[in-house]
Amino acid sequence: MGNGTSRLYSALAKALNSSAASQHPEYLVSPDPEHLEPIDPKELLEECRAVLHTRPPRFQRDFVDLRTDCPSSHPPIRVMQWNILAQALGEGKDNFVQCPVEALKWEERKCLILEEILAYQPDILCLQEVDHYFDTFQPLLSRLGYQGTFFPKPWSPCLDVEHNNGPDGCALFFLQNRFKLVNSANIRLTAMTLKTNQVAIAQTLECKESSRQFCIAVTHLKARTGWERFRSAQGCDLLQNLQNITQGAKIPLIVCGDFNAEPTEEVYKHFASSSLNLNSAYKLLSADGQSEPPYTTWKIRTSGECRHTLDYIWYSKHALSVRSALDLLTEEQIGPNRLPSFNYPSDHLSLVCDFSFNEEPDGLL
Ligand SMILES: NC(=O)C1=CN([C@@H]2O[C@H](COP(=O)(O)OP(=O)(O)OC[C@H]3O[C@@H](n4cnc5c(N)ncnc54)[C@H](OP(=O)(O)O)[C@@H]3O)[C@@H](O)[C@H]2O)C=CC1
Ligand SMILES: [Mg+2]
Repeated sequence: MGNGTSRLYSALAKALNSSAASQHPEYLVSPDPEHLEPIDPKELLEECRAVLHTRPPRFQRDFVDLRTDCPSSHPPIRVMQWNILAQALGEGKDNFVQCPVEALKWEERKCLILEEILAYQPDILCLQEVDHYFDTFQPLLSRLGYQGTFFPKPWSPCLDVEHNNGPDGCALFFLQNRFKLVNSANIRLTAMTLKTNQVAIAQTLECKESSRQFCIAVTHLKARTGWERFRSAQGCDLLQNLQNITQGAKIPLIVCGDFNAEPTEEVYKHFASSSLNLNSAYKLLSADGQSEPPYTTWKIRTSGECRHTLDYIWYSKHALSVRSALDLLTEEQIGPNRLPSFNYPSDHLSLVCDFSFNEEPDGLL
């Protein structure tokens, strides 16, 4: 066969395969919670790609090596922070005026989200705006070896949307072959002693290779302008809770979140100057190591274009090192209609970092 003919043949075979796979997906259609056999991540990725075969290709993002001189004998801990965009909010509340409604179809958007997770294979996954925990992420990710926890918002705005899939909330997943769960706390955040609609999950995990323990937390603070003092109070409450959890046990901390706050806001300053000695991992991507990225979310609403840095991965700067971080998408990749889009499922970018423990951390926390 000539080159042209063989290319045509292979394209046809691929198309037939993809449509066969998309018509008969094994894992993606109504994952059965009773069905607990492990899934090969490659097979799930193939299924996702088959469903997505009419979409443009995935954006290429590279890890930036940030290694310090202290090498670690243990494999790094890869952490992903991601506000995945609640399906009900994306379709019913967010008003992403430049995003075609077809780009938001759940059956395809869910595959873009899974593809992103499978592409980077985090050891720990910290998610916000999860409104498909029980029917999608818990059953699929548990078959990929993750143990998950979900804490819904008490009054999720998703519930106002017709045909919603339940409340949205924070979810935390970790790989069971790497960590043992020591302790788990679902925290309803307060602001000046008042209970609020925002939540966090904090878990103490023990690393199976090194027996080192650390605390991992995920949160999603109150959105919108005018709520800066409220967010600040929620941040203080979260810090207080984390102080109680970590200082008692003297263990390092990683906090992932959509803080809904730019670095100029008070809540950011509380975290940066806290006695927990935290640094924000994505600052390390800047030339001087002191500046946050120019954006972690970029969308167009009826009110105009919103480009903000709101998402962070905080870590105990003396006890942990960031070995690498996943670069953000460029403005060209994001495109003129911004996010979400046919290429990318959320208005927030995922942040992914590889951490390792520093030697002799006890005196350094
Ligand atoms: N029934 C009741 O008694 C109560 C009901 N509620 C419900 O909860 C809602 C508020 O909940 P709360 O947790 O405070 O919500 P938030 O103000 O924190 O926002 C909720 C979501 O809206 C998104 N969002 C942010 N800015 C905008 C925007 N300009 N337009 C559209 N969406 C936006 C946020 O996404 P992101 O973080 O990505 O920016 C966030 O996920 C109320 O509207 C009500 O529906 C709340 C309390 C009591
Ligand atoms: Mg949102």
